[in-house]
Amino acid sequence: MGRLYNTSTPYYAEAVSALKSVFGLTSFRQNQLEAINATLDGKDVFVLMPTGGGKSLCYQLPAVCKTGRTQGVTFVISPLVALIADQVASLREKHVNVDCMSSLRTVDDSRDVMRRLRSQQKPDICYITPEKLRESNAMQDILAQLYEDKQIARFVIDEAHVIQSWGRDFRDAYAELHMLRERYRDVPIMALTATANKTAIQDIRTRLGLRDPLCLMQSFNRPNLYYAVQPKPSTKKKVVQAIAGFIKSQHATHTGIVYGFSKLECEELAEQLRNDYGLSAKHYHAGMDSQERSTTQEEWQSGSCKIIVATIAFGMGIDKPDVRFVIHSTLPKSMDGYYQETGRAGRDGDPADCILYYAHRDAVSRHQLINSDRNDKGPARTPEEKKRQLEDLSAVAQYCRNEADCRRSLILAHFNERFDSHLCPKGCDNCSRGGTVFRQLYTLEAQQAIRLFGEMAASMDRIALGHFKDVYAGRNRAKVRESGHDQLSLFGVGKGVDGDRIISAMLGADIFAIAREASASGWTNDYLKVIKAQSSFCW
Ligand SMILES: Nc1ncnc2c1ncn2[C@@H]1O[C@H](COP(=O)(O)OP(=O)(O)OP(=O)(O)O)[C@@H](O)[C@H]1O
Repeated sequence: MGRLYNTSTPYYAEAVSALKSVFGLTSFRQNQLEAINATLDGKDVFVLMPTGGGKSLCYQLPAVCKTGRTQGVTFVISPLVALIADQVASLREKHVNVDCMSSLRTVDDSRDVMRRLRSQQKPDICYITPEKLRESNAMQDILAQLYEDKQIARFVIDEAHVIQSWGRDFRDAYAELHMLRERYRDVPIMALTATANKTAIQDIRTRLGLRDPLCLMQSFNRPNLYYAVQPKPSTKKKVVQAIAGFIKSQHATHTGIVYGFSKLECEELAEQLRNDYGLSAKHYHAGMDSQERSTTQEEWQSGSCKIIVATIAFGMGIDKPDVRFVIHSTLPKSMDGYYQETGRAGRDGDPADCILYYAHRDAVSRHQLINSDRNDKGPARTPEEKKRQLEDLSAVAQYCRNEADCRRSLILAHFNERFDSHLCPKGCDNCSRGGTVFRQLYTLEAQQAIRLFGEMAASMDRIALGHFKDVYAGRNRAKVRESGHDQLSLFGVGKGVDGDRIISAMLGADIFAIAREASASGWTNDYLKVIKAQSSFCW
C-alpha cells in the first residue's frame, strides 16, 4: 500500500482531522497512517515499531474515528496497570472518552465501567489487562452482547510479544488471547510490539489467529544511540568506581538507568553511588511494594532522582524522553532484552550512551543458573526453556566478546535487518576504534590447547581453569611442578599468544565449558571440560 493510496482512502480526511484536533500533531510518522487506514478498513494489522516509534497513535486515533467499517468500542489489551493508568490519564487530557478495567480499579469503579459499556454512552476506548479479560464473567457477557450488537470496533493487543511462551515477559493470560478470534470472528485485531524477530512474528501471528494481516515493520536502527561494551572490573568496588566515573565524567547532570542483575545488587549499587560518589541514585525492583515502586518511578520521571538502578522489572511502558545513558552492570538476558532496555535511552532523538560491562565470569554464572533448577520466576525451567535461555545467553555473550564488528549491525542482525556499518561512523566502540580489523586464525593454538587438556587429563581427574591456564602459558608455579605438568610435551605451548583470550573464546564457542563446584568450605572452583572439537577457529 503506497503513501499516495493511503491519502486517498475514505478514512484519510477524518484521520488527519483527528490527528490535529484530538492529538495536537501535525503529521504521521512512518507506518502510522498505513496502520490506521488498514484497521479502519476492517483488516488485521501487525505493527512492529521500535520503542518510542509511536505505536499508541496507531490504535488511539482510529478509536476516535467514526468512518471505519467497524463501529463501537476499541478494546486495548495491555499488560501493565501502570502503563494503562498513564495512557488513560493522557487520553483524558485530550478529552477522549476512555475507560479501563484493571486490578487498580475498585469494585465500584469496575461496575461503573461495565454499566457504561452496556449503555448508549459507551467509551471509544476501553483498556483492560488480559487477566481481567479472562477472569471476569461479567466482562465476557458484555463482550458477547457488544459483539452481537456489532459494537466492538477492534481488539488491540499491545506489547504482543508477551504472548510468546518462552518470552521473558510471558504471562499465561496473554496465551489465552487466541479466544478473541475464536469467539469474535469478525472483529479486526491489531497486534503491536517493539520486539520480535522473524520466528517471534510468525508465532504471534499464529497464536492470535491473525487473518492475512497487513504487516508493518520498519528499521530498528536507533541512530542517536552509542553502543559500547567495556571489560568489567574484577571486584564489586571497582565496578561501582567505573560506573560512577563514567556518569560523573560524561553525564554529571543527566538522567539515566543502570540495569543490575539481582535485587540485592541493585540496592547495593544505588547505595554506593549515593553514599560514596554523591550521585542521585535510587534502586527499583519487583521486591519493593507497589507504592514504593511508583514513588521511585515518579521521582525519576520528574527529575528529582537522576539515576535509577533497576532490575529488568523497570522498563515496559517507560516514556521518559531525555534518558541520556543506559548502563548494564552485567550482561543482559537476551539480545531482545538488550535492545528493549537500551531503547529507553534517547527517545527525544538526542545522543545517548548505552554501555555494557562484560566479564566472562558473569556468563559462566548465568550459564550455571539456567542449568540449575532454580528459577526466579517460579516453577523450574522446562528443557525447552533452558535451551532457549542458553541460546539467548550465548548470543549476548558473543555480542559482548566481539571487538571487531559494528555493534549496530550486530544488534540489527538479530532482528534480521541488514545494516551497512559505514553508516555507523563512531556510533559504537568498535566503529570508533577505526583502523583495519585483522582476523587471525587460531585453529592451531586451539587444537594444541585441546591436546594439552588431553595430556593433563591422563593424570588428573578434574582440571581447574587457573591451573590449565598456567600450564598452557608455561608458568613455573609450585602447583604446576607438583602435578608434574611442567614435564608434559605441550607444557607452555601457548606461551607466545594471549592464552586468556584464546581460552575465553573457546569457552564462548562451546569448545570448552566450565563446571563450577562448591567445596566443603563453601568456596567455588571452576573446572574445565572439553565439549567439542572445532575444525577452524578465529576471531
Ligand atoms: N505522529 C507523531 N508526531 C509527533 N510525535 C508523535 C507522533 N506519534 C507519536 N508521537 C510521540 O512519540 C512518543 C512515543 O510514542 P508512543 O508512546 O506511542 O511510543 P511506543 O511506540 O508506544 O513506545 P513503547 O514501545 O516504548 O511503548 C510519544 O511522546 C508520542 O506523543
